[in-house]
Amino acid sequence: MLKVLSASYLQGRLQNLSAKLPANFSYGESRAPLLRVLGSLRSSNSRNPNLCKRVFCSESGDGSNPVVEAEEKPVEVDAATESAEVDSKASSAIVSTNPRPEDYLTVLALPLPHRPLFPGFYMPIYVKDPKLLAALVESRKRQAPYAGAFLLKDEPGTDPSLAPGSETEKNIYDLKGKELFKRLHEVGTLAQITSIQGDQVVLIGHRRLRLTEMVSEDPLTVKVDHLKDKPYNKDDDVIKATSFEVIATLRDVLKTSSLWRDHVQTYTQHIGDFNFPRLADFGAAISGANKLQCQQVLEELDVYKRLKLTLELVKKEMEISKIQESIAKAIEEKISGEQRRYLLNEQLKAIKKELGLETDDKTALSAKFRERLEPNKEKCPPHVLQVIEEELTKLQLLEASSSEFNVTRNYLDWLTALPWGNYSDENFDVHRAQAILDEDHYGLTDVKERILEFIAVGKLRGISQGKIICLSGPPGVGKTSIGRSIARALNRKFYRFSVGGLGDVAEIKGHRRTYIGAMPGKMVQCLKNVGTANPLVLIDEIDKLGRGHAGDPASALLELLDPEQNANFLDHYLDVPIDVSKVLFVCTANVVEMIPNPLLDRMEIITIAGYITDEKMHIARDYLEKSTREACGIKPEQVEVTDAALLGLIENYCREAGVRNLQKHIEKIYRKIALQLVRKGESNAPSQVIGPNEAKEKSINELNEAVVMEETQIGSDLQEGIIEKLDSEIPAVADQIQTDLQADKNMCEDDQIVDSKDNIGTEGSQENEASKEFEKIMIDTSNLSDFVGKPVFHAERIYDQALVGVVMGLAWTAMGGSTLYIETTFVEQGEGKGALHLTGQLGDVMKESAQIAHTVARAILLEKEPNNPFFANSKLHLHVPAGATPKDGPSAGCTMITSMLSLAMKKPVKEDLAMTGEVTLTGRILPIGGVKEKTIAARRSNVKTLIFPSANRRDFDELSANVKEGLEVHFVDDYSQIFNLAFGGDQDAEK
Ligand SMILES: Nc1ncnc2c1ncn2[C@@H]1O[C@H](COP(=O)(O)OP(=O)(O)OP(=O)(O)O)[C@@H](O)[C@H]1O
Repeated sequence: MLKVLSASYLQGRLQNLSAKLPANFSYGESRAPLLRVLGSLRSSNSRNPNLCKRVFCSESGDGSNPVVEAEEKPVEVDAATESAEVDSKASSAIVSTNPRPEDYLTVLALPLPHRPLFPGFYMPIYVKDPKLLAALVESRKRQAPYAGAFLLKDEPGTDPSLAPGSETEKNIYDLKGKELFKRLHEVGTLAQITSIQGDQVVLIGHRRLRLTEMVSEDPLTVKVDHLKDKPYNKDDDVIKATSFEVIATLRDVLKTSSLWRDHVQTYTQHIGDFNFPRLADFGAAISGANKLQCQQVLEELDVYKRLKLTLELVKKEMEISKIQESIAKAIEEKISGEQRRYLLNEQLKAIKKELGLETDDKTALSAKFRERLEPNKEKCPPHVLQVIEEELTKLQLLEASSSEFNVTRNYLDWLTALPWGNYSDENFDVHRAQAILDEDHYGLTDVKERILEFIAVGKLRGISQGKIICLSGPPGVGKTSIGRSIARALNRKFYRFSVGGLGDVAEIKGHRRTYIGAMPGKMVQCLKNVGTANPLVLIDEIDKLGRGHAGDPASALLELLDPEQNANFLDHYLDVPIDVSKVLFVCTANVVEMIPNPLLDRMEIITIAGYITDEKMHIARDYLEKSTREACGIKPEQVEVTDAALLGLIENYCREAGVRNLQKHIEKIYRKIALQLVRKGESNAPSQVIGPNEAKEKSINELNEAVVMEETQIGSDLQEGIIEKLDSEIPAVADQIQTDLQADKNMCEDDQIVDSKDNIGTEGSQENEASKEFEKIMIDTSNLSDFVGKPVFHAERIYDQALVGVVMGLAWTAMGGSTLYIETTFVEQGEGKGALHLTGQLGDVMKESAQIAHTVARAILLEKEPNNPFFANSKLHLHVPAGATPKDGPSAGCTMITSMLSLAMKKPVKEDLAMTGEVTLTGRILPIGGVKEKTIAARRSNVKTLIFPSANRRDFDELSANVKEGLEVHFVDDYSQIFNLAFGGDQDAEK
C-alpha cells in the first residue's frame, strides 16, 4: 500500500491494523507482509518518532522485510497533487538500486476476470497460464515485481449482469497474445506482486496505467503510460461536500451492515489524513458494484467526477444494505417467532407435567396403567398379563404423535380397566333375598321362586354360577324392574342393555382394533362399567333382535350367553379371552316365539302373564301409589285415593296386562294433586317451618326408622319361619318361643300406646290445627275423571245379554289376553245356498278354522236336529270384531261352531260363558296357549263359566288361586261336551 503518513497516524494505524485488518487484506499471505511493514515502521518510528515516513509497501526479492526509506525532514503534503507528488518526491528519497514504479513502461499484462484493481488495495488472483506465472516469478527474482493488472472485457454478446460460469472462466485462461490484448480494458493498474504461492499471486495496486501497445505475445507484455489524476482544488466546496456525502453514506452503511465495517472504520477514523481521489477509489473498491461500474471509476481521472460516480455506487450500497437489513429483520422475526412458539410449547409441557395433565408422557402413562392393574394383578390371568406387558413395551417404542400410539394407549386403557378376577361377594341368604324381592314387587311368585332356587344352589355349592333366565310377558309387567331387584337380592352389580333392533355383531363382539374409532362390545363395556366380573346383565328385548346387516347378532349373543362357551368369550377388540361364565344373564322378551331357537334352547323361560284386577289393586296401592307419592313430595295424610277409585282406574282406564299405564295414570293423579296443594299453599306449610338442616335430620330419622322397621319385619318373619320348622320337630320349644314372641309384641304395642298417649298431649292440639289448616284431598269414583279424564275403555263386553249367533271367545296377544266375540248371521236362504262369508281381518289359519267349524256345525246339527236344513240352504256371514285388529290362530274353532249352531237352532248360549279351543273335523278339541292370559282376560270381562281343552288342565291348575277364584271352568275333549254346556244339555264335561 502506498501511503504518505505522519508518525502519529502510523501509530494509530498500527494499532488499528494489528487489531482488525480489513477483510480485503486478510487473504492468504497478504497479512504477513503488511505486518512486517508495520513491524519495521514501529522499529524505525521508535528510533526517531518525529520522522515523517514515506513507505512503499514493497518487498525485497527474497520476501524478507520490506524496504523502508525515510527522509530526515517531514515532507509537506500538497493535498491537490498528493498522489502524484508523493510518488515523485518519494522517488528522489529512495536509496535503492530497484527501479521506481514510474520507471515501468513495459510490463507483463495480468488479466483480471472479475474486478479491476484499485490503487492502494490488495487483490489475490490465480494465474493459470504457466508461462505468465513463470515470468512473474522471474520478475520478482529480478527485483522488479511489478505488472500491469487490466480488467478483461466481456466476450461480445454476453450479458455482464450474469454471473460467469466455470466455462467462461476456463476460456479466459485460454486467451493468449493478440486475442488477450484485444480483450483487455485500456485503463488498468500498476500492480506490485507481494507474494506468489503456487498459482496464487497477491497484488497490491499502485497507480493507474493506460495500455498503449503489445510488446510480446506469450506471456503478453505491453507498453503502458502512467496516468495522473487531473489537478483539482482541494478546497472546492462541491468536492468537499461530495466527499463528505460519500463518507456519511459509508457511515450509514456501516450502521446497517457490518459487512464493510472494518474498511469504513479504518478510513473514516483518519479521514483528516486522507485525500479525495483515494476516498473515491476506496468507496468504489468496497462497494458491491459490478465490474464495469468499478472500471468506470478507475478510468475517471477527474477527481470530482470520480467522487460522484463513487457516491452513486455507495448510495446504491446503502439501499442494498437497507434491503439486507429488512430481509434480516424479517427472517429474524420468523425465527424468533418459531423460537417463541417452541419455548411456549416447552413451558406448556412442563406445566402440564407439573399438574399431572401430561397425556403424552409415555412413562407417566405406563406408570398409570401399571398402577391401575396392581390391585388385580394376582387374579389377572397370565395370558392377559403377558399381553399387557407386551403392549406396555410397544408403547415405549412408539412415537407419541403416531396413530399407532393412540391405538395402543386405548387398548391398554381397556385391558387394565377390566375387573380381572374381581367378584362381588354374593348374598346366599335366602330370607334376605326373599325380603328384597317382596319389597320391590308384588306377586311374581314364579320368578321369585326361581331366584331363590338359584341362591340355594349357590349356597350349597359354595360358588355362584352363570345362568340365562328369560322373562317373557306383555309390556309393563315388571320384567325389567324385577331384573334390577334380582341383582339387589343377589348383591350383584346390575347392567342393562337393549338388543332391540340390534343388527351389528360389533355391538356385541366389538370392532377389530384396526378400525378407526374401534370399541369393544357391550359385554366388555359392561364389565368395565360395573367393575366386577359377576354382574347381573339384563338383555332387554331379546325377541326384537335385528336380522343383522353385518354378521348374525343372534350367533354372537349365543357365544356370549352359552355357559359352555362363555368361559372363553373373545371380544374382537380385546383379543384376549375373558371369562363371563359367572355372569348371570337375564333376558326379557314379549313373545318367546320370536327368540332365535338356538338361544331359546339355552334359556330358562319364566312367563309373566300379566295381572288380574286384584293383583293390580295390590300393586297400585302398595307400590305404585307409594313411590309416586314420594316422588311428588306429597304426604300420605294429605291425600286419599279410595279403593273404588283405584278399581275404577284399573277397570275403566288401564285394562292392559301390565301396570305401566296404571303407573302413568297414578302419576297423573298425583301431579294434579301436587298442583292443587301448591295452589292452596298448603303443601309446604309444615316444611316452611322446618329449616333445611332440620329437614335433613328429619328425613335421616325417617330413613332410620324405616330400616329398623324393615329389620324387625325380616326378624319376625325369620322367627316365624323357624317356629314353623320347629313346630313339626319340637313342639314344646316352639310353644315357648311363640309365647316369648307374643310377649315381646305385646310389650312393643304397650310402648307404642304409651308413646301415642304422650304425644296426644303435645301434638294432639297441633294435629287438630293442621287438619283445620288443610283438608285431605279425596279421590273417589265421583271425581276420578277430574284427574284422569273420561274413561278410555268402556266395558269389553259389547253385549249385556246373550244373543243368538253371538259367542264369547278368548284370545292371546303380545299385550296379554283378551276376550273376543264371534258373530254369525244369516244372509239369505235358498235351496243349495249353504255358504260362509268371513270378515274381521282373519288370517289364513283362522279362515280355515271357520271352514272347519262350518262343516262340524253342520254335522252336529244333523245329529241333533236331523230335520233342520238350515246349513244346507243358508248363506251365513261370520264376523269377528274389532275389524281393525288383525287376528289369527286356530283357538277360536269351538267358539265358531257354537256361534253357528246358536244361529241354526235360534238359541242363545248360556249367560257369562266364554270358551277357547282348536277343533278338528271330527269335533275333537285340541289344546291352546296363553291359559293364564286368557283366564285373566275372562275375569276382566266378568265371565263366570270358562271352557278349556282338557289338555290345558295342567296349565290352569298351575295358576294361583286368586286368578282362578270365582270361575267355573270346564275341560272338554269333544265338541259334544261344549254343546251341552252352552245350550243347556246334560253336563258331562269335567269340572
Ligand atoms: N309386580 C309388580 N310389583 C310392583 N311394581 C311392578 C310390578 N310389575 C311391574 N311393576 C312396575 O311397573 C313398571 C313397569 O315395569 P317394567 O318396565 O319392568 O316393565 P317391562 O315388563 O320390562 O316392560 P317392557 O316389556 O315394555 O320392557 C315399573 O315401574 C315396575 O316397578
